[in-house]
Amino acid sequence: MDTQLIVGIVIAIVVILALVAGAGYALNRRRRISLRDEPAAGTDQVTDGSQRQVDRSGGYKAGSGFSFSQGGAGSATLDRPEPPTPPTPEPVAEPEPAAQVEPETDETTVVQPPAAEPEPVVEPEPVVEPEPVAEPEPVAEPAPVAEPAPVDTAPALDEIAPTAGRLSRLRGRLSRSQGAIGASVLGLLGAGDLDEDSWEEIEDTLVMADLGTAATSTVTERLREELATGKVRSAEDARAALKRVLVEQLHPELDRSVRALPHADRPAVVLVAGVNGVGKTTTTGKLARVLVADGRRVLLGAADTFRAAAADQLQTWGERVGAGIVRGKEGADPASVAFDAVSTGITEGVDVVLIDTAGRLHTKAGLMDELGKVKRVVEKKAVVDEVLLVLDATVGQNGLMQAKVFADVVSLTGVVLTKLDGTAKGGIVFRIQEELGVPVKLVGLGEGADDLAPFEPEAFVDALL
Ligand SMILES: Nc1nc2c(ncn2[C@@H]2O[C@H](COP(=O)(O)OP(=O)(O)OP(=O)(O)O)[C@@H](O)[C@H]2O)c(=O)[nH]1
Repeated sequence: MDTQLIVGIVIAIVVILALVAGAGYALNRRRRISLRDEPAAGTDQVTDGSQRQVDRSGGYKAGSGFSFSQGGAGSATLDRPEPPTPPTPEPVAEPEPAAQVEPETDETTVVQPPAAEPEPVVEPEPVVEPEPVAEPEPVAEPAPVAEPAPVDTAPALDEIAPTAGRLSRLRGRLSRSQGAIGASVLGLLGAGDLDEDSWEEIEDTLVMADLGTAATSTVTERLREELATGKVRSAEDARAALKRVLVEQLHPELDRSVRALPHADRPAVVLVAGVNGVGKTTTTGKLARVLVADGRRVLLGAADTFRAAAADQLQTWGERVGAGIVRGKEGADPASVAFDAVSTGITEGVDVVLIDTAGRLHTKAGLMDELGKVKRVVEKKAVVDEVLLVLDATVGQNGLMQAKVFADVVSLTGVVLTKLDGTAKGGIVFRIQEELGVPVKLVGLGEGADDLAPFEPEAFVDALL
């Protein structure tokens, strides 16, 4: 074989290989699920070089039943017209001296989400100088590579249930509370003229449903007014009057948006707190799913270093939706893990960092102080936009006591009420808002990954009646 022929064959093989590699890379890219928002016209870029969409929608996202907003710079307090109770006391803990709160960076690990793995940089094939080939022989075996094997081994991501209309879809889950408030009070109201015994019975029913004495008195008083107008003549009217009164009591004017939208130069930071077993980790995971479904890039911070399995549990939630996680060694300083999570979130240009804190007992003063420290340390890096207190609806009065202790340590901006599916005491929602002066923003209605719903007073009362 002469040299020219050999050179010709070599060039042909190189060209074919280059084409095959190019086609494989393109196919591989197409198979990846990208959680990063494509920069659209009119969106901003963060300054660290990574591209991120900065929300300019004013907080509302069409098509999602959840409402997200951007935290006000320098403030994480609620913007509410008239809190129903006196404001919660100022945090009493002294600010930590800076020397004690330096992050222990080597204590934490960043686990990237499967879909956010850095793209393999494919070196461009060396350009082969097109030598003049006299007679390019037809290549005998054109190396037919039909299907380049996908190199992406990322696990399949979960499909997330639609976020719109969740509370209505999950209304059946409130059936236990339905009987308690709806059936009996409506039965009495619909019976016509009410004597004092009937009014007492209504009060008892509301107290039993955990409305608390203050809300019960107001509701009964308002119902008496409604009936006194003489306009309540049918069961239908009675239902409408009860609905009006209950919705009023839930203060529909309160801002219930979750402050999870990014700022121009940093992610939103959401702290999730509560005693052990109330559903903090589960709620953090469920919230991550909603945010991912809404097109946000989420980073989880496993600041629950108290319970080893909590970080694993959170990591699993993250892997299922493609959210990264920053976790620490068991027993690591939770404040340090939280700090590292926020630093990583800023560097990576994510939209929101969700920090799951340890489920500490509210009676352990030292541990409660630790939560205050987590917030103060994080705030050296970025403002905490949202402090969500997770409360278990099934524990009733006890939950309220816990809530008050938390409110003394960190100023709460919202409540997540979990396990409403497992109680007949849905009335606790009224009481929490009344006594804490903080809106219930989200409710947990089951153990399923998508059983988290935004709290909407009208839909909630509808579900009760
Ligand atoms: N029925 C029901 N169960 C829930 C709900 N939310 C959470 N759970 C369950 O409550 C249990 C505790 O949840 P976790 O998320 O581990 O609670 P935690 O507060 O993080 O607990 P610690 O890490 O120990 O502090 C789990 O079995 C959850 O599935 C809910 O809305 N309804």
